[in-house]
Amino acid sequence: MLPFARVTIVGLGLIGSSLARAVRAAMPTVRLTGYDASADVRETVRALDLVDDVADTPGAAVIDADLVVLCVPVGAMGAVAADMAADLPADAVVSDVGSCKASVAAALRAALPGATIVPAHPVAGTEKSGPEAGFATLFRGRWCIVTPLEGGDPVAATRVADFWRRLGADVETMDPDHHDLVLAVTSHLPHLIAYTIVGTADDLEQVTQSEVIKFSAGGFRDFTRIAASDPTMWRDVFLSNRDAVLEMLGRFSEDLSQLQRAIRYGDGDALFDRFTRTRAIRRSIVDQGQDDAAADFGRRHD
Ligand SMILES: NC(=O)c1ccc[n+]([C@@H]2O[C@H](COP(=O)([O-])OP(=O)(O)OC[C@H]3O[C@@H](n4cnc5c(N)ncnc54)[C@H](O)[C@@H]3O)[C@@H](O)[C@H]2O)c1
Ligand SMILES: O=C(O)C(=O)C[C@]1(C(=O)O)C=C[C@@H](O)C=C1
Repeated sequence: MLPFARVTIVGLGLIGSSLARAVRAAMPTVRLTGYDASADVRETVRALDLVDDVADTPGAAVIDADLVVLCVPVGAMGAVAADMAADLPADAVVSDVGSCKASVAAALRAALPGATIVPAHPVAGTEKSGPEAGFATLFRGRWCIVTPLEGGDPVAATRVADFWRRLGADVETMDPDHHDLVLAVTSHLPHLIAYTIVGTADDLEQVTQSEVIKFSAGGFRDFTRIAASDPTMWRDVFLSNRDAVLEMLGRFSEDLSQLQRAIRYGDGDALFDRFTRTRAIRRSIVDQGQDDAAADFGRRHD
């Protein structure tokens, strides 16, 4: 039996539209409803025929849902939840796909007291935004981390996990704070570094825009892909996961200073040891089949 029969997706950008496509492909009998605050996005979703109904208000979108998945920037989760609160069926499960979990869980709890909430995070994406950028296979073979609330409904958490497995994801359950710490180093910090390095190169007077583009290859090119990620989404991620990101940034700065020192004093062994260690990490990721299929997809579509 399907875990949910009537699914509403609020926010129909990259992740929401990928979710719609993936549900259509994996669970074609599910009745899909979508809502987005942008009239342009709603129009595009209608034209692409991604859902059965496009609602014009959050309330109309959720009125007969048994699962509502919020796919808006993390800073908008609380407001969206408040907008739909009055029309949410008592037995509906509310979930989300936000990149940070503790702040989103708190916002949803405050906006929807008494609702069944199961936050989740599919660890899959690209640097692109909007409904045209989505694709049905985005979640296949990728992690989806479910972060159930303390005292939450375990049956609802199992149904949400089942839902993501049917879309091809591998599901892991985590405490929200632990999720935020892990993702701070594996996802949030790499984005901050990419935004920094591309900005630094752009700021350098002698490296003009045309030279950056002309000579960009390999490493720098990979950074520019990440640094092209959505400004609203990432502003919200850094504001929402502030403490964990600052903790990881502190550690990163210390490690960077060590490498700086090794370069200054010609300590080749320190550099060689560090690079050998990190090469082994890359190899183990590739061996586990966790290589970045989405990034490859992004590159193929550059
Ligand atoms: N992009 C990624 O790689 C990625 C991966 C995993 C999770 N996420 C998370 O998924 C969520 C969505 O990200 P995305 O990449 O799909 O962004 P996106 O910009 O492509 O789409 C977001 C959509 O939300 C809509 N929206 C914004 N505020 C709204 C509101 N108040 N009510 C209704 N709709 C509203 C926007 O109009 C837009 O269409 C974010 O929480 C993000 O952290 C993103
Ligand atoms: O591959 C990319 O473009 C991504 O940035 C995807 C990525 C990541 O850091 O891996 C970004 C944010 C998410 O919350 C999950 C996935």
